[in-house]
Amino acid sequence: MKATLIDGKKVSQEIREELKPRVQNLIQQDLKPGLAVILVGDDPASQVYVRNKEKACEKLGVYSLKHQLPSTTSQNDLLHLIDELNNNPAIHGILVQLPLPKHLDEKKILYHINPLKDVDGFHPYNLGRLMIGDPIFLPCTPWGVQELLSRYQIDISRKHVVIVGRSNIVGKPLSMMLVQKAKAANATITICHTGTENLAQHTQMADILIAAAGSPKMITGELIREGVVVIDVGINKVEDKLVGDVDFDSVVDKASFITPVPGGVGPMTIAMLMANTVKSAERTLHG
Ligand SMILES: Nc1nc(=O)c2c([nH]1)NC[C@@H]1CN(c3ccc(C(=O)N[C@@H](CCC(=O)O)C(=O)O)cc3)C=[N+]21
Repeated sequence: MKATLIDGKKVSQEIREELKPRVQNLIQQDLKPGLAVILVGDDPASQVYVRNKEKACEKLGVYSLKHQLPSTTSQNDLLHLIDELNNNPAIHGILVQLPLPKHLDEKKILYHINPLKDVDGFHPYNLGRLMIGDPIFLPCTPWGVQELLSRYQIDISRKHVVIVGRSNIVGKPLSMMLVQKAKAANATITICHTGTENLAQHTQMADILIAAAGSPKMITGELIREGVVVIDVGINKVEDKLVGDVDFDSVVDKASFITPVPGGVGPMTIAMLMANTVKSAERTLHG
């Protein structure tokens, strides 16, 4: 078997096209969706991501406000900026780019964002709503993974999804999304992590394998079963090259579907961020 490539770049473009009439409709009602991005410090990778987010906003007609702060910014200054954005009616989404410099308390800062402007979906309020099956904002990367699967008409219901990685931004929320009794969900879930004994025994049981461990090329051909759908959430810089958590070359001939890195899940994250920002603006109309 030679896997079908899942084209995240193409799907992300489709999603952004679908958002355009919704943005136009809002603008006609004098409501331009607005996204504020806060970047603390000058990490070059973060600069690139933030630039891509700004470009996506521009193409869609979404207002984007960038706050580039020095790496020495104090916790209080950052909390005050978030207060200001929480109260700014032109801003519907607030994103604090992670990781933050280590003198800042990441939890305290993320918890300070108004949950109704939390387009990253990282606030405990939104994660709680997600867990009970009544979400407002879904975290962008897990939502992007779910969208990729449904747009390639890959059945999730009743399938065994094995997720490698238990992060708060991908593994854990994605497991909660796919286990719900809902469309593009209803799966049986296994979460593997650094404490898992005999990883291969679990991954070989997967109908859908999602690699979100942050460990370059760790998913090799021996870890998978013939015909599995492989979704690679990993973005690792190795010798100046972008590689996923999947060893693409040893997996591609066994899998039925596979996402490349780059051009897979990454672009979807930005598309879903745009979707959340538009949704947030729409919500201010309906109350
Ligand atoms: N508060 C917060 N929210 C985030 O959503 C967030 C964050 N912090 N910190 C960093 C990570 C990373 N992230 C990516 C988004 C898009 C691509 C993406 O579009 N990648 C392209 C390639 C881009 C390139 O060439 O470097 C691709 O995979 O094809 C990658 C990574 C969002 N993050």
